[in-house]
Amino acid sequence: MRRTVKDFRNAKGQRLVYLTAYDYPTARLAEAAGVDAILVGDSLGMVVLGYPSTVPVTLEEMLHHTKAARRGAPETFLVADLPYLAYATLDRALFAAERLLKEGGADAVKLEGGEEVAEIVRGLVRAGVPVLGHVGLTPQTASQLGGYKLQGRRPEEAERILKGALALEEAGAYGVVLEMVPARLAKEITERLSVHTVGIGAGPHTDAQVLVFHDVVGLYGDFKPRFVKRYLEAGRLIQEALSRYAQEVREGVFPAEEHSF
Ligand SMILES: Nc1nc(=O)c2c([nH]1)NC[C@@H]1CN(c3ccc(C(=O)N[C@@H](CCC(=O)O)C(=O)O)cc3)CN21
Ligand SMILES: CC(C)C(=O)C(=O)O
Ligand SMILES: [Mg+2]
Repeated sequence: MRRTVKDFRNAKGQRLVYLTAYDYPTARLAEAAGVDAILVGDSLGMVVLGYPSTVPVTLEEMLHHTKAARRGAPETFLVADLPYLAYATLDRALFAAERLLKEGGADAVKLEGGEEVAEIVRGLVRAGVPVLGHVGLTPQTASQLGGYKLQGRRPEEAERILKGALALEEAGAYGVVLEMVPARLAKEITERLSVHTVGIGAGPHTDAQVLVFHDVVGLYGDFKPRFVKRYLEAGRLIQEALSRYAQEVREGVFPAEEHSF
């Protein structure tokens, strides 16, 4: 049975596993591996569409990938990112959430920001949309944060992130992603919140963890920031396999008799 947002609302202290998946085969693998939740992150813009950031990602692109991931993982709780500027007003946020939940089959949406988006979160939640918050490094507005850098090192910055997380909880978010913040700050926020925290580059004290699938298996070039652990060198393995395929075709080794009719 697919988990519901109620299970996640009550997930404080559980070590839940979130993993991104943007397509049918990956979502199938994630579900078979028993991850607790799939995130169709707007990181898909960088990882599978080749954009330089998550900024260009459209709602149509999010929908396309959300539908595919849902078909691959019908039994797994699925969160879809609202893309940049799709929640600039409550009307727009409701429109985007409606499409991702009804057409995409998502169980919840995620959006970036703290106090400045709390009223949007409140409006979504009031309308019945489960919302996951996201503070710390917020990639959609990374240019305003000086790039993809650790956030919350300075005390006043840490205070702003903590306040943001508390505002999201108060507005009804069922959980909050903490991205690229010091482990001590993530620990404090996790202790202060009654909803679960989901860490990425946030140390070991968050309730849950999330990583990008392609980072976990080594499929996004050489990208390996400190917070990533690679469990597989899939990029290398695939490239070697493709080289052998090309070589065998060129040498007339493949197809062989066993592949022929
Ligand atoms: N493949 C992928 N994985 C991600 O985790 C991810 C994306 N794409 N795209 C959207 C955002 C961007 N993210 C990023 C991108 C780069 C760094 C990075 O370069 N970090 C370095 C430097 C840290 C610093 O200078 O403070 C690191 O070692 O963590 C971190 C997060 C996280 N998200
Ligand atoms: C990195 C996670 C939290 C995300 O927002 C994404 O994959 O887009
Ligand atoms: Mg995202």
